[in-house]
Amino acid sequence: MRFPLTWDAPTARERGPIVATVNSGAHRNAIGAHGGPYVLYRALAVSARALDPLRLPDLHNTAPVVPIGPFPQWSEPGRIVALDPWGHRVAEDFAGEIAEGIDIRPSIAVTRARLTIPEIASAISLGRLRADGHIVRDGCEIATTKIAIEPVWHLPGIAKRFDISERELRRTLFEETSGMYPELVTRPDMPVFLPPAGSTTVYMFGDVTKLGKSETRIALRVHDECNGSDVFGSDICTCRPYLTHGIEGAAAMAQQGGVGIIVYNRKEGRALGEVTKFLVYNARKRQEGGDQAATYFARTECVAGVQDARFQQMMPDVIHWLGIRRVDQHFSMSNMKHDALVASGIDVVERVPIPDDLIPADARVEMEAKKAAGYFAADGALDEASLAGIVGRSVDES
Ligand SMILES: Nc1nc2c(ncn2[C@@H]2O[C@H](COP(=O)(O)OP(=O)(O)OP(=O)(O)O)[C@@H](O)[C@H]2O)c(=O)[nH]1
Ligand SMILES: [Zn+2]
Repeated sequence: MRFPLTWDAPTARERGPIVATVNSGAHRNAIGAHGGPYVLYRALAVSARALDPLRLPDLHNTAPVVPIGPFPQWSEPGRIVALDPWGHRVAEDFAGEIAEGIDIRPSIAVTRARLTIPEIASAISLGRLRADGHIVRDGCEIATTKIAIEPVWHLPGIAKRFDISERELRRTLFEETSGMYPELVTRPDMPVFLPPAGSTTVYMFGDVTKLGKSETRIALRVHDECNGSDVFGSDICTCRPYLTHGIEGAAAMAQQGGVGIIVYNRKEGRALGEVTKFLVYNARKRQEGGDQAATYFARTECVAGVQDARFQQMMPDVIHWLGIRRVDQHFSMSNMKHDALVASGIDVVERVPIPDDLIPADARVEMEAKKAAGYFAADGALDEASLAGIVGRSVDES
Protein backbone atom coordinates (compact mmCIF):
# COMPACT_ATOMS: atom_id res chain seq x y z
CA MET A 1 0.00 0.00 0.00
CA ARG A 2 1.49 3.36 -1.01
CA PHE A 3 -0.30 5.32 1.75
CA PRO A 4 -0.25 3.38 5.02
CA LEU A 5 -1.93 5.30 7.86
CA THR A 6 -0.34 6.07 11.24
CA TRP A 7 -3.40 7.58 12.94
CA ASP A 8 -1.85 9.61 15.79
CA ALA A 9 1.21 10.86 13.87
CA PRO A 10 2.29 14.47 14.56
CA THR A 11 2.06 15.73 10.96
CA ALA A 12 -0.30 15.14 8.08
CA ARG A 13 2.43 13.66 5.93
CA GLU A 14 3.52 11.20 8.61
CA ARG A 15 -0.10 10.27 9.26
CA GLY A 16 -0.77 9.80 5.53
CA PRO A 17 -3.72 10.91 3.40
CA ILE A 18 -7.13 9.31 3.85
CA VAL A 19 -7.91 7.96 0.39
CA ALA A 20 -11.58 6.97 0.24
CA THR A 21 -12.56 7.48 -3.38
CA VAL A 22 -13.60 4.67 -5.70
CA ASN A 23 -11.48 5.89 -8.59
CA SER A 24 -8.24 5.82 -6.59
CA GLY A 25 -7.99 2.06 -7.12
CA ALA A 26 -5.05 0.45 -5.37
CA HIS A 27 -4.30 3.67 -3.48
CA ARG A 28 -7.52 3.49 -1.49
CA ASN A 29 -6.70 3.01 2.19
CA ALA A 30 -10.09 3.69 3.82
CA ILE A 31 -13.47 1.95 3.78
CA GLY A 32 -16.60 3.86 2.75
CA ALA A 33 -16.79 7.12 0.83
CA HIS A 34 -16.90 10.89 1.30
CA GLY A 35 -20.15 12.79 1.81
CA GLY A 36 -21.76 10.80 4.64
CA PRO A 37 -25.30 9.82 3.57
CA TYR A 38 -24.99 11.96 0.42
CA VAL A 39 -22.81 9.27 -1.12
CA LEU A 40 -26.10 7.64 -2.15
CA TYR A 41 -27.22 10.75 -4.04
CA ARG A 42 -23.81 10.80 -5.70
CA ALA A 43 -24.43 7.20 -6.77
CA LEU A 44 -27.83 8.20 -8.17
CA ALA A 45 -26.23 11.12 -10.03
CA VAL A 46 -23.70 8.70 -11.54
CA SER A 47 -26.38 6.16 -12.45
CA ALA A 48 -28.53 8.91 -14.01
CA ARG A 49 -25.44 9.81 -16.07
CA ALA A 50 -25.46 13.31 -14.61
CA LEU A 51 -22.04 12.86 -12.99
CA ASP A 52 -18.85 11.40 -14.40
CA PRO A 53 -17.55 9.12 -11.62
CA LEU A 54 -13.95 9.67 -12.74
CA ARG A 55 -14.09 13.45 -12.54
CA LEU A 56 -11.59 14.93 -10.08
CA PRO A 57 -12.65 17.89 -7.90
CA ASP A 58 -11.12 21.30 -8.65
CA LEU A 59 -10.04 22.45 -5.16
CA HIS A 60 -8.75 25.85 -6.30
CA ASN A 61 -9.78 28.63 -3.81
CA THR A 62 -11.49 26.17 -1.44
CA ALA A 63 -8.92 26.45 1.38
CA PRO A 64 -10.05 27.31 4.95
CA VAL A 65 -10.72 31.05 5.50
CA VAL A 66 -8.80 30.82 8.78
CA PRO A 67 -6.25 28.22 9.87
CA ILE A 68 -7.45 25.74 12.51
CA GLY A 69 -4.57 24.06 14.38
CA PRO A 70 -2.53 21.99 14.32
CA PHE A 71 -3.04 21.46 18.06
CA PRO A 72 -1.21 18.96 20.31
CA GLN A 73 -4.51 17.07 20.76
CA TRP A 74 -4.33 15.99 17.11
CA SER A 75 -1.57 13.53 17.88
CA GLU A 76 -2.39 12.61 21.48
CA PRO A 77 -3.19 8.88 21.33
CA GLY A 78 -6.92 8.16 21.40
CA ARG A 79 -7.98 11.84 21.72
CA ILE A 80 -9.61 12.11 18.31
CA VAL A 81 -11.10 9.02 16.66
CA ALA A 82 -14.29 10.19 14.92
CA LEU A 83 -12.98 12.84 12.50
CA ASP A 84 -9.83 13.45 10.47
CA PRO A 85 -7.96 16.27 12.27
CA TRP A 86 -6.07 17.05 9.04
CA GLY A 87 -9.23 16.88 6.91
CA HIS A 88 -9.39 20.63 6.07
CA ARG A 89 -5.75 20.83 4.95
CA VAL A 90 -5.79 18.07 2.36
CA ALA A 91 -5.35 20.32 -0.70
CA GLU A 92 -2.27 21.89 0.90
CA ASP A 93 -0.69 18.90 2.65
CA PHE A 94 -1.12 16.50 -0.27
CA ALA A 95 -0.88 18.95 -3.18
CA GLY A 96 1.75 16.78 -4.91
CA GLU A 97 -0.32 13.60 -4.82
CA ILE A 98 -3.45 15.49 -5.96
CA ALA A 99 -1.48 17.03 -8.87
CA GLU A 100 -0.43 13.47 -9.76
CA GLY A 101 -4.14 12.68 -10.25
CA ILE A 102 -4.82 10.79 -7.01
CA ASP A 103 -8.34 11.58 -5.83
CA ILE A 104 -7.77 12.76 -2.24
CA ARG A 105 -10.59 14.89 -0.83
CA PRO A 106 -11.11 17.18 2.16
CA SER A 107 -13.48 15.90 4.87
CA ILE A 108 -13.63 19.33 6.57
CA ALA A 109 -14.36 22.80 5.14
CA VAL A 110 -13.99 26.13 6.93
CA THR A 111 -15.86 29.22 5.75
CA ARG A 112 -17.47 32.44 7.01
CA ALA A 113 -21.04 33.67 7.23
CA ARG A 114 -23.41 36.15 8.86
CA LEU A 115 -26.45 34.88 10.73
CA THR A 116 -29.79 36.63 11.09
CA ILE A 117 -31.88 35.10 13.87
CA PRO A 118 -35.18 36.56 15.22
CA GLU A 119 -34.35 35.54 18.82
CA ILE A 120 -31.05 37.45 18.62
CA ALA A 121 -32.88 40.49 17.26
CA SER A 122 -35.19 40.43 20.29
CA ALA A 123 -32.21 39.88 22.65
CA ILE A 124 -30.79 43.12 21.24
CA SER A 125 -34.06 45.04 21.47
CA LEU A 126 -34.52 43.84 25.07
CA GLY A 127 -30.99 44.98 25.88
CA ARG A 128 -29.57 41.52 26.71
CA LEU A 129 -27.06 41.75 23.86
CA ARG A 130 -25.57 44.84 22.29
CA ALA A 131 -24.65 45.42 18.67
CA ASP A 132 -20.88 46.07 18.72
CA GLY A 133 -20.49 46.54 14.95
CA HIS A 134 -18.04 43.66 14.80
CA ILE A 135 -19.42 40.40 16.22
CA VAL A 136 -23.03 41.56 16.43
CA ARG A 137 -23.58 44.05 13.62
CA ASP A 138 -26.46 46.43 13.15
CA GLY A 139 -29.39 44.77 11.52
CA CYS A 140 -28.76 42.08 14.16
CA GLU A 141 -26.38 40.02 12.03
CA ILE A 142 -23.85 37.86 13.84
CA ALA A 143 -20.49 37.24 12.19
CA THR A 144 -19.46 33.59 12.36
CA THR A 145 -16.85 31.12 11.18
CA LYS A 146 -18.57 27.90 10.19
CA ILE A 147 -17.00 24.51 9.76
CA ALA A 148 -18.52 21.41 8.16
CA ILE A 149 -17.06 18.10 9.34
CA GLU A 150 -17.73 14.66 7.85
CA PRO A 151 -17.39 11.64 10.10
CA VAL A 152 -14.11 9.75 9.61
CA TRP A 153 -13.89 6.84 12.04
CA HIS A 154 -10.62 5.30 13.18
CA LEU A 155 -12.03 1.85 13.91
CA PRO A 156 -9.46 0.71 16.53
CA GLY A 157 -9.99 4.01 18.41
CA ILE A 158 -13.80 3.83 18.20
CA ALA A 159 -13.75 0.22 19.47
CA LYS A 160 -11.65 1.33 22.42
CA ARG A 161 -14.10 4.15 23.25
CA PHE A 162 -16.95 1.64 23.42
CA ASP A 163 -14.83 -0.93 25.21
CA ILE A 164 -15.35 -3.64 22.60
CA SER A 165 -12.94 -5.42 20.27
CA GLU A 166 -12.30 -3.92 16.85
CA ARG A 167 -13.34 -7.24 15.33
CA GLU A 168 -16.71 -7.10 17.06
CA LEU A 169 -17.24 -3.47 16.02
CA ARG A 170 -16.43 -4.23 12.37
CA ARG A 171 -18.71 -7.28 12.31
CA THR A 172 -21.65 -5.39 13.85
CA LEU A 173 -21.24 -2.43 11.48
CA PHE A 174 -21.14 -4.91 8.56
CA GLU A 175 -24.18 -6.87 9.72
CA GLU A 176 -26.37 -3.94 10.77
CA THR A 177 -25.85 -2.20 7.42
CA SER A 178 -26.99 -5.44 5.75
CA GLY A 179 -23.52 -6.13 4.41
CA MET A 180 -23.15 -2.70 2.77
CA TYR A 181 -19.39 -2.48 3.38
CA PRO A 182 -17.74 -5.93 2.98
CA GLU A 183 -14.27 -4.44 3.58
CA LEU A 184 -15.24 -3.95 7.22
CA VAL A 185 -14.71 -7.68 7.62
CA THR A 186 -12.40 -8.49 4.70
CA ARG A 187 -9.83 -5.67 5.04
CA PRO A 188 -8.53 -5.48 8.61
CA ASP A 189 -5.53 -3.65 7.12
CA MET A 190 -7.78 -0.63 6.44
CA PRO A 191 -8.25 1.02 9.86
CA VAL A 192 -10.43 3.95 8.74
CA PHE A 193 -14.13 4.00 7.80
CA LEU A 194 -16.06 6.93 6.34
CA PRO A 195 -19.59 5.97 7.45
CA PRO A 196 -22.80 7.05 5.68
CA ALA A 197 -23.67 8.99 8.84
CA GLY A 198 -24.63 12.63 9.37
CA SER A 199 -22.08 15.40 9.65
CA THR A 200 -21.27 18.01 12.28
CA THR A 201 -21.33 21.78 11.78
CA VAL A 202 -19.45 24.15 14.08
CA TYR A 203 -20.49 27.80 14.31
CA MET A 204 -17.82 29.90 15.99
CA PHE A 205 -18.05 33.48 17.24
CA GLY A 206 -15.07 35.67 18.04
CA ASP A 207 -11.39 35.51 17.16
CA VAL A 208 -10.69 31.94 16.05
CA THR A 209 -6.93 32.46 16.35
CA LYS A 210 -7.41 32.53 20.15
CA LEU A 211 -8.21 28.82 20.15
CA GLY A 212 -5.62 26.58 21.77
CA LYS A 213 -4.57 29.23 24.31
CA SER A 214 -5.32 28.41 27.93
CA GLU A 215 -6.36 31.99 28.77
CA THR A 216 -9.12 31.99 26.12
CA ARG A 217 -12.56 31.68 27.71
CA ILE A 218 -14.90 29.33 25.88
CA ALA A 219 -18.72 29.19 25.78
CA LEU A 220 -20.13 26.02 24.25
CA ARG A 221 -23.44 24.51 23.23
CA VAL A 222 -23.41 21.03 21.70
CA HIS A 223 -26.76 20.59 20.00
CA ASP A 224 -28.19 17.49 18.41
CA GLU A 225 -30.50 18.06 15.47
CA CYS A 226 -34.21 18.49 16.08
CA ASN A 227 -35.65 19.56 12.75
CA GLY A 228 -39.19 20.00 14.12
CA SER A 229 -38.15 22.54 16.74
CA ASP A 230 -34.89 23.96 15.32
CA VAL A 231 -36.41 24.90 11.95
CA PHE A 232 -40.19 24.72 12.33
CA GLY A 233 -40.63 25.90 15.93
CA SER A 234 -42.61 22.85 17.08
CA ASP A 235 -43.39 23.33 20.79
CA ILE A 236 -43.05 19.80 22.20
CA CYS A 237 -39.39 20.23 23.18
CA THR A 238 -36.85 22.86 24.18
CA CYS A 239 -34.44 22.41 21.27
CA ARG A 240 -34.71 25.71 19.38
CA PRO A 241 -34.99 27.92 22.48
CA TYR A 242 -31.92 26.26 24.02
CA LEU A 243 -30.06 26.55 20.72
CA THR A 244 -30.78 30.26 20.34
CA HIS A 245 -29.98 30.81 24.03
CA GLY A 246 -26.64 29.10 23.33
CA ILE A 247 -26.02 31.31 20.28
CA GLU A 248 -26.75 34.40 22.39
CA GLY A 249 -24.33 33.18 25.07
CA ALA A 250 -21.70 32.31 22.48
CA ALA A 251 -21.94 35.77 20.88
CA ALA A 252 -21.75 37.42 24.33
CA MET A 253 -18.61 35.37 25.16
CA ALA A 254 -17.03 36.55 21.90
CA GLN A 255 -17.86 40.16 22.80
CA GLN A 256 -16.05 39.67 26.12
CA GLY A 257 -12.92 38.55 24.24
CA GLY A 258 -13.49 34.79 24.41
CA VAL A 259 -14.70 32.35 21.78
CA GLY A 260 -18.30 31.09 21.54
CA ILE A 261 -18.97 27.75 19.90
CA ILE A 262 -22.08 25.91 18.72
CA VAL A 263 -21.55 22.30 17.67
CA TYR A 264 -24.54 21.07 15.65
CA ASN A 265 -24.67 17.31 15.15
CA ARG A 266 -26.97 15.65 12.59
CA LYS A 267 -28.35 13.15 15.10
CA GLU A 268 -32.07 13.69 14.65
CA GLY A 269 -34.37 12.43 17.42
CA ARG A 270 -31.50 11.29 19.69
CA ALA A 271 -30.04 9.56 16.63
CA LEU A 272 -33.10 7.33 16.37
CA GLY A 273 -34.49 9.29 13.40
CA GLU A 274 -37.56 11.40 12.87
CA VAL A 275 -39.96 8.54 12.07
CA THR A 276 -39.23 6.95 15.46
CA LYS A 277 -39.56 10.34 17.13
CA PHE A 278 -43.00 11.05 15.64
CA LEU A 279 -44.19 7.50 16.46
CA VAL A 280 -43.12 8.17 20.07
CA TYR A 281 -45.02 11.49 20.15
CA ASN A 282 -48.23 9.66 19.20
CA ALA A 283 -47.58 6.89 21.74
CA ARG A 284 -46.94 9.52 24.44
CA LYS A 285 -50.01 11.59 23.69
CA ARG A 286 -52.42 8.67 23.26
CA GLN A 287 -51.49 6.72 26.40
CA GLU A 288 -53.89 6.43 29.29
CA GLY A 289 -53.40 9.38 31.62
CA GLY A 290 -52.03 11.58 28.80
CA ASP A 291 -48.48 12.69 27.94
CA GLN A 292 -46.81 12.42 31.34
CA ALA A 293 -43.30 13.36 32.36
CA ALA A 294 -43.24 10.17 34.44
CA THR A 295 -43.45 7.91 31.33
CA TYR A 296 -41.51 10.13 28.88
CA PHE A 297 -38.46 7.90 28.44
CA ALA A 298 -40.41 4.64 28.69
CA ARG A 299 -42.44 5.54 25.58
CA THR A 300 -39.27 6.08 23.50
CA GLU A 301 -37.90 2.78 24.74
CA CYS A 302 -41.16 0.98 23.85
CA VAL A 303 -40.86 2.05 20.21
CA ALA A 304 -37.09 2.15 19.66
CA GLY A 305 -35.70 -0.36 22.17
CA VAL A 306 -33.37 2.31 23.64
CA GLN A 307 -33.93 5.77 25.09
CA ASP A 308 -31.06 7.42 23.27
CA ALA A 309 -28.65 6.35 20.52
CA ARG A 310 -26.46 9.45 20.36
CA PHE A 311 -23.54 7.96 22.27
CA GLN A 312 -21.91 11.14 23.46
CA GLN A 313 -18.57 9.28 23.83
CA MET A 314 -17.57 10.50 20.36
CA MET A 315 -18.88 14.06 20.84
CA PRO A 316 -15.80 15.54 22.60
CA ASP A 317 -13.57 14.83 19.58
CA VAL A 318 -14.53 18.09 17.89
CA ILE A 319 -13.76 20.03 21.10
CA HIS A 320 -10.30 18.44 21.26
CA TRP A 321 -9.85 19.17 17.56
CA LEU A 322 -10.42 22.87 18.30
CA GLY A 323 -7.57 22.76 20.84
CA ILE A 324 -9.90 23.28 23.82
CA ARG A 325 -9.06 21.86 27.27
CA ARG A 326 -11.49 23.94 29.35
CA VAL A 327 -15.08 24.99 28.72
CA ASP A 328 -15.96 28.03 30.85
CA GLN A 329 -19.68 28.00 30.10
CA HIS A 330 -21.46 24.84 28.97
CA PHE A 331 -24.98 25.56 27.72
CA SER A 332 -26.51 22.16 28.46
CA MET A 333 -28.32 20.34 31.24
CA SER A 334 -27.50 16.91 29.82
CA ASN A 335 -25.55 14.72 32.21
CA MET A 336 -24.51 12.56 29.24
CA LYS A 337 -22.88 15.47 27.41
CA HIS A 338 -21.29 16.78 30.61
CA ASP A 339 -19.93 13.39 31.67
CA ALA A 340 -18.55 12.70 28.19
CA LEU A 341 -16.64 16.00 28.13
CA VAL A 342 -15.24 15.50 31.64
CA ALA A 343 -14.34 11.83 31.04
CA SER A 344 -12.37 12.87 27.96
CA GLY A 345 -10.28 15.29 30.03
CA ILE A 346 -12.06 18.60 29.40
CA ASP A 347 -12.75 20.82 32.44
CA VAL A 348 -16.28 22.21 32.58
CA VAL A 349 -16.39 25.30 34.78
CA GLU A 350 -20.03 26.42 34.68
CA ARG A 351 -23.19 24.65 33.47
CA VAL A 352 -25.83 27.03 32.09
CA PRO A 353 -29.41 25.70 32.14
CA ILE A 354 -32.12 26.91 29.79
CA PRO A 355 -33.98 29.85 31.43
CA ASP A 356 -37.46 28.84 32.60
CA ASP A 357 -39.25 31.47 30.52
CA LEU A 358 -37.88 29.93 27.30
CA ILE A 359 -39.53 26.55 27.91
CA PRO A 360 -42.75 26.11 25.85
CA ALA A 361 -45.73 24.88 27.91
CA ASP A 362 -45.97 21.51 26.13
CA ALA A 363 -42.21 20.95 26.62
CA ARG A 364 -42.59 20.92 30.45
CA VAL A 365 -43.15 17.16 30.10
CA GLU A 366 -39.72 16.69 28.50
CA MET A 367 -37.96 19.10 30.85
CA GLU A 368 -39.24 17.55 34.08
CA ALA A 369 -38.64 14.01 32.75
CA LYS A 370 -35.04 14.91 31.94
CA LYS A 371 -34.43 16.46 35.36
CA ALA A 372 -35.91 13.38 37.02
CA ALA A 373 -33.54 11.26 34.91
CA GLY A 374 -30.44 13.12 36.13
CA TYR A 375 -30.18 16.22 33.91
CA PHE A 376 -28.56 19.16 35.67
CA ALA A 377 -30.90 21.64 37.38
CA ALA A 378 -30.01 24.17 40.04
CA ASP A 379 -33.40 23.69 41.75
CA GLY A 380 -33.29 19.87 41.57
CA ALA A 381 -35.91 17.49 40.18
CA LEU A 382 -39.59 17.16 41.13
CA ASP A 383 -40.70 14.47 43.58
CA GLU A 384 -42.70 11.53 42.24
CA ALA A 385 -46.11 13.01 43.06
CA SER A 386 -45.38 16.37 41.40
CA LEU A 387 -43.83 14.60 38.39
CA ALA A 388 -47.08 12.67 37.90
CA GLY A 389 -48.88 16.03 37.66
CA ILE A 390 -46.90 17.19 34.61
CA VAL A 391 -49.09 16.28 31.62
CA GLY A 392 -48.91 17.70 28.07
CA ARG A 393 -51.48 18.20 25.31
CA SER A 394 -53.29 15.19 23.83
CA VAL A 395 -52.83 14.30 20.17
CA ASP A 396 -56.35 15.60 19.36
CA GLU A 397 -55.68 19.04 20.80
CA SER A 398 -52.90 19.91 18.34
N1 LIG B 1 -36.54 10.07 20.22
C1 LIG B 1 -36.88 11.27 20.68
N2 LIG B 1 -36.02 12.27 20.48
C2 LIG B 1 -36.35 13.49 20.95
C3 LIG B 1 -37.55 13.74 21.63
N3 LIG B 1 -37.56 15.07 21.96
C4 LIG B 1 -36.40 15.59 21.52
N4 LIG B 1 -35.66 14.66 20.90
C5 LIG B 1 -34.32 14.71 20.33
O1 LIG B 1 -33.44 14.87 21.42
C6 LIG B 1 -32.32 15.59 21.02
C7 LIG B 1 -32.20 16.80 21.95
O2 LIG B 1 -30.92 17.13 21.91
P1 LIG B 1 -30.22 18.42 22.48
O3 LIG B 1 -31.07 19.62 22.25
O4 LIG B 1 -28.83 18.42 21.94
O5 LIG B 1 -30.11 18.23 24.03
P2 LIG B 1 -30.31 17.27 25.19
O6 LIG B 1 -29.50 16.07 25.10
O7 LIG B 1 -31.78 17.06 25.40
O8 LIG B 1 -29.74 18.12 26.42
P3 LIG B 1 -29.52 19.66 26.58
O9 LIG B 1 -28.13 19.90 26.15
O10 LIG B 1 -29.73 19.91 28.04
O11 LIG B 1 -30.55 20.38 25.73
C8 LIG B 1 -32.50 15.97 19.56
O12 LIG B 1 -31.82 15.00 18.77
C9 LIG B 1 -34.01 15.86 19.39
O13 LIG B 1 -34.38 15.57 18.06
C10 LIG B 1 -38.44 12.66 21.81
O14 LIG B 1 -39.52 12.78 22.41
N5 LIG B 1 -38.06 11.45 21.33
ZN1 LIG C 1 -36.54 18.91 19.96
